Amino acid sequence: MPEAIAFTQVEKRFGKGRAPAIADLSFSVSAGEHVCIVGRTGCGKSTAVNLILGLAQASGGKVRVLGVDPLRDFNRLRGRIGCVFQTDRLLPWRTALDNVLVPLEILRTRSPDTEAQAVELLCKVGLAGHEQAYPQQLSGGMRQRVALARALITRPEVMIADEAFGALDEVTAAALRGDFQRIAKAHGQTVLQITHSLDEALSMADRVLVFDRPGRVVGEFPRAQWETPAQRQAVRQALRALIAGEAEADVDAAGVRRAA
Ligand SMILES: Nc1ncnc2c1ncn2[C@@H]1O[C@H](COP(=O)(O)OP(=O)(O)OP(=O)(O)O)[C@@H](O)[C@H]1O
Repeated sequence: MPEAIAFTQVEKRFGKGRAPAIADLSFSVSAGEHVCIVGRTGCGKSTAVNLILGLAQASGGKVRVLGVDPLRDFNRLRGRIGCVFQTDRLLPWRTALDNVLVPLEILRTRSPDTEAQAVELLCKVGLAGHEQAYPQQLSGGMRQRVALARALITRPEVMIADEAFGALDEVTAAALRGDFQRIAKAHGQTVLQITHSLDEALSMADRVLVFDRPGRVVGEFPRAQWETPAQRQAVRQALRALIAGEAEADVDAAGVRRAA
């Protein structure tokens, strides 16, 4: 499968002489794959997202998204990457429908046809009848659904979810995770998701990557490793150990923790 996202020995420093936020980061995400990244605070997850979005420049190494450099070839990726963050980032003075239409206005592709698609998308994310509501009239979960529809409106090939369900109560988060996954699969999208929830990662990902400071991969777990409840428990423990920064040597090459 072709790689939708590829990091090769990437380094990122915020200023000369400062410790790197990302040291030597190499990983890839295949087209159509759903990868979750977990890792303790400050290990460079959001910095990696900014590099993917072309919002920051790597200090070394190579970042490729859909085969191009996201910073140098920013225009070639317009509308091809959708993002959902922990906060909805909706414009409070615009209705739900008009918020969904923002990316189309930036791309200058707003038309009666695309407006009809926005209405359809709001329906798909469970907001039929709320098109004319303003953000302050909607619950947190509903606002995050608007943000999801806004991310999907350009039919992006890649979806980035950076703690997208982290601020919601568990029932709302579970419903939204289900819708997010269903829509991403139906659209054949590549998903890169950052989460602090191991259950979320294990329930949604095809593969889980563990980052540690400074920005590098210290564990990798394909779904085939957590098919049975016992395997899931073992992988969960291995993930917790890696995130807690316990010796990498305690976790074997398959990502499974060795008995002490
Ligand atoms: N704009 C910036 N200027 C200077 N340092 C930064 C900047 N952005 C991030 N950093 C530093 O880079 C490191 C990685 O930060 P980053 O936000 O990528 O981590 P994270 O894994 O996303 O953390 P969290 O899980 O808490 O969101 C941290 O030490 C942070 O202080």
